Amino acid sequence: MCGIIGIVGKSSVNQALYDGLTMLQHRGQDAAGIVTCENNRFFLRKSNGLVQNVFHTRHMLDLRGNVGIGHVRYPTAGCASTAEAQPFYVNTPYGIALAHNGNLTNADVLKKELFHEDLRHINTDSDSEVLLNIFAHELHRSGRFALTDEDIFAAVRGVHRRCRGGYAVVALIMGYGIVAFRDPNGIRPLVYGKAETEKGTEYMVASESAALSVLGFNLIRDVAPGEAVFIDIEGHLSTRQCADNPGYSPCIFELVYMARPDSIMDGISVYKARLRMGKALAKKIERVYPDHDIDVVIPIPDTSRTAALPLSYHLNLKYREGFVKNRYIPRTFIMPGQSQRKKSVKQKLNVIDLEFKDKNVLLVDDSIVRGTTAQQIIEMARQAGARKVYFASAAPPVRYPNVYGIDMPSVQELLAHNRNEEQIARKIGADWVIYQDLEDLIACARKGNKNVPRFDTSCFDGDYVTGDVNQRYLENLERTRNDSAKNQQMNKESAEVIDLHNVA
Ligand SMILES: O=P(O)(O)OC[C@H]1O[C@H](OP(=O)(O)OP(=O)(O)O)[C@H](O)[C@@H]1O
Ligand SMILES: NC(=O)CC[C@H](N)C(=O)O
Ligand SMILES: [Mg+2]
Repeated sequence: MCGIIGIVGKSSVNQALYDGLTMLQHRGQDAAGIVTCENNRFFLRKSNGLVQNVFHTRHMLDLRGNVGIGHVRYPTAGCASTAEAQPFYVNTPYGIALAHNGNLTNADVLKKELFHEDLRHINTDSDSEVLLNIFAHELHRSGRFALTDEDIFAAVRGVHRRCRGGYAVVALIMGYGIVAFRDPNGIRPLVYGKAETEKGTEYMVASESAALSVLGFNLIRDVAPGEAVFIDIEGHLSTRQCADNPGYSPCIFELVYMARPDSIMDGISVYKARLRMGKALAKKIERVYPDHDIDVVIPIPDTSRTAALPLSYHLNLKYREGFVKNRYIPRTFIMPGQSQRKKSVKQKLNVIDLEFKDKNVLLVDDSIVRGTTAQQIIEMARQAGARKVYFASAAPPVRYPNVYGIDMPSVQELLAHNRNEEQIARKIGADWVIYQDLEDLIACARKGNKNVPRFDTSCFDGDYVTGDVNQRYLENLERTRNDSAKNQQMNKESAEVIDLHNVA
């Protein structure tokens, strides 16, 4: 998952983009980048690392202008080289910089098409560079020196016709403004808002509404699936539906884990959805284990805390913070390699022994994906003297790869693949394990907005909303993006950035 942001302001936007990216840091920790423009020049700074490490004062001073876009990256395609950090840039037509959250499922085909038919060279393995060049090519079709809003919307229409998968995009077109759009199924999130200043109205687009509110922007609404929003450099906004048959199936994993609880996504409060997940899971525990002997409910920080509290309340059990999180260690699941993920769980979470000693504890997490966290946490709970350790997941078992922007490409790495609950419990060392039912999870999400007809639940049920994901695609993904393939790639990748001048 990545985070994207774009601002058309009335004064310098560098600091606001930086602050907005820190609000989206939980969506991508591997790389960060900002592009601004002023006087027909782009200014770019991007590199690997957290936002606070990528941008120093000298970079900030160089990021000049009232218009800009930004990105935090968590790779789902290509490699982790700085060459694939975003935004990406092409010089023709007009000069375009683009940032993308999501994953294209037909990137390989498009890359060939771009080379053979559109005569465009793609220099990395990133699907986002492909997306940028598709957009650029479609924009080029207008063949006009002076672009109109309609030309921009026509280019987005062209992107929808050619691209498959999940994508929320923000692009800066030199001399014109910012266009932001969302894939025709609305898999990846995107919102926009405005702020009134003494100098006039400023607009902002971002992956999550929390970034807007912190910067003083008021949320206007979500960008609709297939829709594009264009804000010209003067600050005029126009919107257009650019997909022929838009659907509406936002990714349910955003509500489970990815998004901040203080964000509103597709009209759904992430926080309230998680509270409902906790209550629904408590009801399932009552049904399945009416005579349980749980003494205390303990969340696994951070994300599960919102669900664990109503869960304990509903079961009339004590809620205790048995793990203390080191706030300086970032999220584990979105780290690049298994050894790093494994090491980080121990560094990140430490036990308060007295909450475990001689107790039957129910540990609650928002989800179990590879089982890295569960396995180690259960071991720690036992070492701290727990008598029995039960484990509850506020999401159903993750049994299928995600292909739309969350990096879980290898089915073999998923704990629940080919295992039932008993086998999972044995594998992670729990006395029993319980998962949320998928229909309950969907009900928890839908309660927030009845107008969302369907959610992308592919990692739980293998039903891919874009309809183009077949066994061959998944096998190829497994081969190219399992952990050891990624490790090999990391060892040989070069850090060269071949695009416009990057502020060093
Ligand atoms: O089964 P796994 O492969 O370990 O993945 C699932 C775990 O990873 C995430 O936590 P993470 O540490 O990334 O973030 P958090 O602090 O927001 O909970 C998630 O909340 C689970 O705890
Ligand atoms: N997680 C994401 O949204 C990743 C965006 C893009 N596919 C990349 O790998 O850079
Ligand atoms: Mg967690």
